[in-house]
Amino acid sequence: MSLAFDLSGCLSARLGDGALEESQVLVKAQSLRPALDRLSDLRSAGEGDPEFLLLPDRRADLEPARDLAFALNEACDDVLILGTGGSSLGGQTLYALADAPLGPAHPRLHFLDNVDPFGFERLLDRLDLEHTGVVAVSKSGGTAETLCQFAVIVEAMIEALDESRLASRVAVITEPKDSPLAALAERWRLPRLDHDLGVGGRFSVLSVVGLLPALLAGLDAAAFREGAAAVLDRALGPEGCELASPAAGAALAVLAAERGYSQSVLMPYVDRLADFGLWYRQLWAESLGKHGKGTTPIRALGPVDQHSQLQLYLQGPADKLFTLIRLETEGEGPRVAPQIVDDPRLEYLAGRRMGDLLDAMARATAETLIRNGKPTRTLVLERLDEEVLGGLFMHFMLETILAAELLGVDAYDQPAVEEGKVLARDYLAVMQRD
Ligand SMILES: O=P(O)(O)OC[C@H]1O[C@H](O)[C@H](O)[C@@H](O)[C@@H]1O
Repeated sequence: MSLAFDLSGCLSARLGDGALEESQVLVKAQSLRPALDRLSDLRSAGEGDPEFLLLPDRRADLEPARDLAFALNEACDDVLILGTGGSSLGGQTLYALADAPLGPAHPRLHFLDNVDPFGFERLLDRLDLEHTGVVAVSKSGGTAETLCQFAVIVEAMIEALDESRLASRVAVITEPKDSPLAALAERWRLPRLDHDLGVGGRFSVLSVVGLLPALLAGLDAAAFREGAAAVLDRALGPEGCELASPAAGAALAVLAAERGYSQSVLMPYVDRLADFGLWYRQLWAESLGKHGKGTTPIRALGPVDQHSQLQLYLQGPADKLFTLIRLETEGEGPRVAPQIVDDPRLEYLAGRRMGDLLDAMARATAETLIRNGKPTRTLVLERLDEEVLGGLFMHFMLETILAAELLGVDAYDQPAVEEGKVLARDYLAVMQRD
């Protein structure tokens, strides 16, 4: 399995003089060879940081996750996944692959990654808590939103079930260290899966953080890792600096940023990749947005956003680098019956499949962007399954850490997010309590 990114739409061969030369991207990508070799040594050694690179070759950690998923599947029609940011976005993206609603074999998953009382209470009112499970996910074990959700749900579950049965419905994923969430789990002896200490939240999708929801949804957890391993093999191997590689993708993003392309638009023409765009947005923003550096990731979806954003993309500021992802959908999907569209103005739709229109739209938008001088790379997927999505995750995580290497920033911390949390606690401290 390899991901054939086509960068030609970002280079002078298609965009004309003044645009990036292929050789510039390749030379920059080649400058990452020492970093790739370092990562390859780490993987062979099977230990060290970044630990997320070791996940594709792991399997043992999936067994306790399988056991937990099995227990919750047996008892629950609905499972709430509490958590935010990196503790939620990966799971949401994986779940998009599941043929939801999944029927009796698998519970419906609800990802609660925000604290709006309106939506939260409305969902709670609809749930049968007797047949509802909860998984609270927090690497730090101290995120206010997740703890607030957890406290409210636990109280409701105790009322509905009885305290002694809490452990049969509620579990946590958090780091194996002392934290408020770990202490709560200890208090009710709740099942607990360890969040890998060396894996950052936004890099945790291939850990139990992402794969427990996948297992709950009946997806093949190992296949995600196999796809990621295949991408890793190629990215760290002799082809690691070729034009379709993560190293070249990182080089392109950094060279483009130096030329004023400060926004990075990811636009899948695949509804099941809509949440992937949100996952990418956190990954790219939080990993690179430091010391005044980094580019702004924008999540778009095609073709729907052609009807809201394309005007800006084509005739607004020339500051965007585009990545369009599509599946081969020609000849697929429901057919437009000619007798329904017998109006001569609709002749172009007669006998067409919905997938034909989607395919034409995706290709036309990419071509239009390139013809208008907008650097656009494309990726065509033959299929979208666990393996391919696993590969996509790994490609973009590698591209991100290699871009951080080129920019000279630390891809793994996010110090700036703490200030607002402290201020929020100050505001809470002076608020009236019930
Ligand atoms: O997993 P947690 O520790 O609860 O953190 C959840 C999220 O919140 C933090 O504020 C960071 O911005 C994210 O990188 C992180 O993924």
